[in-house]
Amino acid sequence: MSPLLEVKDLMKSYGGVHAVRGVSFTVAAGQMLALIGPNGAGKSTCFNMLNGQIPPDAGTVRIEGKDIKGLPPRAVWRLGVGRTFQITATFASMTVRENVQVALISFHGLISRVFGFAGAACREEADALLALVGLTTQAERPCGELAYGDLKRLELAVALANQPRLLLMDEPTAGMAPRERVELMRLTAEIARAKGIGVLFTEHDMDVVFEHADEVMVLNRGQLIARGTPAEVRRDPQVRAIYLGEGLLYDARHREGTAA
Ligand SMILES: Nc1ncnc2c1ncn2[C@@H]1O[C@H](COP(=O)(O)OP(=O)(O)OP(=O)(O)O)[C@@H](O)[C@H]1O
Repeated sequence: MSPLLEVKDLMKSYGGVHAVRGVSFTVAAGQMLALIGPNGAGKSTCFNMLNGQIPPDAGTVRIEGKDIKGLPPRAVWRLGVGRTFQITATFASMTVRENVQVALISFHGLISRVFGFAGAACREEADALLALVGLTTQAERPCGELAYGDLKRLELAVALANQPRLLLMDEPTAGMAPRERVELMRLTAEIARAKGIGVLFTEHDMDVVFEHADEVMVLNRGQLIARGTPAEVRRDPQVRAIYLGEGLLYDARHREGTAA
């Protein structure tokens, strides 16, 4: 059986900058896989090639065996690749439920029939998604009033409306308080495992990575230098060298309760 996502020898340069150099990896259904690396390592460039936003110079991206070469982001989204961004993208003037309804209406191909019946369309389905992400009590509120953590939950519900097989999350916890981060990622992991969704996420917060990723990949200067369980990656000498002084080593000692 093909993996959910299979990336082979992906390359992208901007002028003389080799942003991504020969990156290959797979993501399995239900897996939480973190992609980490210092600023400028190539994480965003990788993500943008996975959902068809930018074409690779070379290499292939396959979703459940299907090559996405030449497909625009919308077609890749139709193949079941959802994405959440560092900055939440919701319609501030609409209610929480309406945001999810719009995503569902789009997914079900009902956009052309929206006018006149939007209030009822996909409402039960929207409520089921809101319950899943813990936003039932917020459903009637305008999005502009929501706390940031709740906006991120809403964004997750909107991404789930597309019934993604693979979810790309670009720094999902950026801008959130530490407790909210843990809660959002715990919720994401629960949903991913229950629904068999593969989740690939970038993240600068190492606590989030080590707590919630099944496996971690490390990108440095456009190349993957490590992949393994959080414990394996924490022990990797190359990774330790890259992250020296960025808190990784402290976190590892702290969690494992061992002396340096
Ligand atoms: N559109 C672009 N034009 C020119 N150079 C680019 C472009 N996008 C990215 N780069 C360069 O490619 C390299 C990789 O950038 P990328 O944004 O993918 O890294 P990143 O790991 O996501 O960084 P960060 O953690 O800071 O978001 C960097 O050197 C960056 O300056």
